[in-house]
Amino acid sequence: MNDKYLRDIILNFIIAGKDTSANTLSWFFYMLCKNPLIQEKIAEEVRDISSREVEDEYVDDFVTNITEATLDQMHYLHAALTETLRLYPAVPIDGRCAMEDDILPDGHKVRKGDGVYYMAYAMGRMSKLWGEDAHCFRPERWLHNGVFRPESPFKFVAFHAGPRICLGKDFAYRQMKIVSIAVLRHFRLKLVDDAKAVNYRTMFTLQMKEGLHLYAVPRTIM
Ligand code: HEM
Repeated sequence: MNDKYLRDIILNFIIAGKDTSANTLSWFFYMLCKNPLIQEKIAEEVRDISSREVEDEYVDDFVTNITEATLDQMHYLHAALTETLRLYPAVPIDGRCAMEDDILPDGHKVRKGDGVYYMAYAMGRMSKLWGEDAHCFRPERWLHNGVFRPESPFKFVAFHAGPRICLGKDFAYRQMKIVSIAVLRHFRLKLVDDAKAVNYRTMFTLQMKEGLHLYAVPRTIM
């Protein structure tokens, strides 16, 4: 390993890991504002689990004391983040170029040089895949007896699938869970203008057009 190799790895992690996780958190907080009961359910899970282990008054101490075991117990939060990625996949379209003539599993022929794309955004909203309520934000669809149950990565494609599946998937969940726990333990989120439509910007990653404008109200004064 030399400095250039190390630089490229670090750059790769920053490019692959920054906007993806940040955008997902924006969509996640947006979904929580649109679904206040779900927001409260997550806040309750955060309170239940964290109060057993960490009772720190200060956000910094609170975050420092979040353990791996705490994160592993947050099944509802994990489900809600996954549900966000189903509806708002950070990489909405992805694809590959065929290196040689090939036949896809469903019989489609591709020729060397052909581009093959899949739309994670559309797939996450297909009733054929997710049922009639595909358009609803429902974290419960990922839970069985309160425990998170993953779907095949070929159905839930937000992290891609196969040998080139996202390398940072577990890291991303950990990072997003820590931020969510810290925010929801201390604040209740509310949109500045509930009637204002939020849309996406067509980019390589699924950015929120004009950003997310919300109030973070301290839970102690509610
Ligand atoms: C919500 C967060 C994330 C999502 C939705 C996501 C999604 C994806 C997707 C769809 C790919 C496949 C891209 C392609 O090959 O065409 C990918 C690859 C990759 N991701 Fe992520 N990612 C996330 C966070 C992260 C983080 C935090 C890191 C690193 C710290 C990371 C590192 C990587 C790397 C290194 C690859 C390339 C893997 C390979 O080609 O073998 N990702 N990610």
